[in-house]
Amino acid sequence: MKGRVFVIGLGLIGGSLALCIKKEHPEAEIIGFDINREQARLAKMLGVIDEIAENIPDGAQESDLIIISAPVNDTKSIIQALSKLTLKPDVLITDTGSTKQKIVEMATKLKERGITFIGGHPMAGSHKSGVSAAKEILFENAFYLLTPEDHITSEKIELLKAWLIGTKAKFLTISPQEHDYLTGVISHFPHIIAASIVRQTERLSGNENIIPRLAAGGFRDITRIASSSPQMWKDILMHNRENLIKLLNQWQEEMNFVKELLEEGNEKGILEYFSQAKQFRDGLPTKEKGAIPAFYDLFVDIPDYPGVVSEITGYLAMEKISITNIRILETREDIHGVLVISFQTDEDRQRAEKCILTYTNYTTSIGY
Ligand SMILES: NC(=O)C1=CN([C@@H]2O[C@H](COP(=O)(O)OP(=O)(O)OC[C@H]3O[C@@H](n4cnc5c(N)ncnc54)[C@H](O)[C@@H]3O)[C@@H](O)[C@H]2O)C=CC1
Ligand SMILES: O=C(O)C(=O)Cc1ccc(O)cc1
Repeated sequence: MKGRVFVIGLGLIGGSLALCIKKEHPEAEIIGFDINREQARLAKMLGVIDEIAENIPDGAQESDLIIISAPVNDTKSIIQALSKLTLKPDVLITDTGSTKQKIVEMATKLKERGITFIGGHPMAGSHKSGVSAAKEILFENAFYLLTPEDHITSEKIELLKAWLIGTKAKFLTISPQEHDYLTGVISHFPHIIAASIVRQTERLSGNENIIPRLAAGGFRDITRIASSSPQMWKDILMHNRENLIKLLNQWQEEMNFVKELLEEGNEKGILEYFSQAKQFRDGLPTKEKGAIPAFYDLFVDIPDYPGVVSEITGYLAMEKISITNIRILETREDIHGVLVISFQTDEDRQRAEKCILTYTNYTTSIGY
């Protein structure tokens, strides 16, 4: 497709979308704006955008597609600013914010001017921020939620999907209300819990300074999302307060239930509690990408001698398989250790397993 695309907010998500659009529509011209001029300069330098706009009016005026990819509170102000400009009459405006109700409400200002706004939320990302973390395959296989209001025609929705087809995401249309409830349950609420576990552990580390060292492995994994941008998550929580307050009340009941089981010494109840959780979790889809991205881990039993890690990464590099993370599990004082290599996709993990089995005698397994 040809046309002028204007991306406002050149961070992880805006940058990744710009890359997807450029790949699929090489003739499109991609203009970018970021209040942080360094980010904009970096985006241009990395080839994520073709040109930098001086300000929002300059970038927006002649654009066919405008993507707002700023924190949700800024997104509201940007919509307000756009509603005061003279734009192309058939311009399509969308956003990528993690919440939708307040943003879509603000977009009535665009509707009043006859401008099409379709709320969007690509449900994939990372705890990293900034354009340097942007990548074209970020949204592959992920859900991409769209929240068009009733007056938006299906032609406009299809046009937006056509622009975004390079994401290789699965589009799903829901209402802004449903959106905020669902993402509250599976994304926003888990963020609060992850942060709370980290805070409690930090507090307790004051008396026991061995705690941070012991927390290096599994603890780090289950609390990874607590390393996300505090600014971004502050805004998300403020936008989804009502749903989150209800979820926190339910969680407190859940914790009271566990506390009672412990107070009663109810072995059967505790077993049942974990069994039920295991059954539900084991049944979750493994091939789909959820809101909190999974990492595809491969476990490799390695002998404990110098150079073994570079040997393995060397084979993977030879086969052009990219890895997202690598670490050694601290095991017993054994002659063997376990190397955990994380990949972006299940396909990469399968290729890596084949590669390691071809070049080495090490045993591999896939974690759950
Ligand atoms: N990080 C993630 O994993 C995901 C984030 N989102 C949502 O996408 C949006 C963008 O998030 P990220 O790209 O992760 O954040 P980011 O922090 O990587 O990038 C946001 C960019 O917006 C810029 N910005 C802030 N206010 C601005 C304004 N008024 N005008 C122009 N630029 C402005 C910032 O300088 C920054 O470069 C947020 O609304 C977030 O909730 C959606 C899905 C996943
Ligand atoms: O880093 C993580 O694990 C995330 O939780 C990514 C994420 C962040 C915000 C979203 O709205 C959707 C996905």
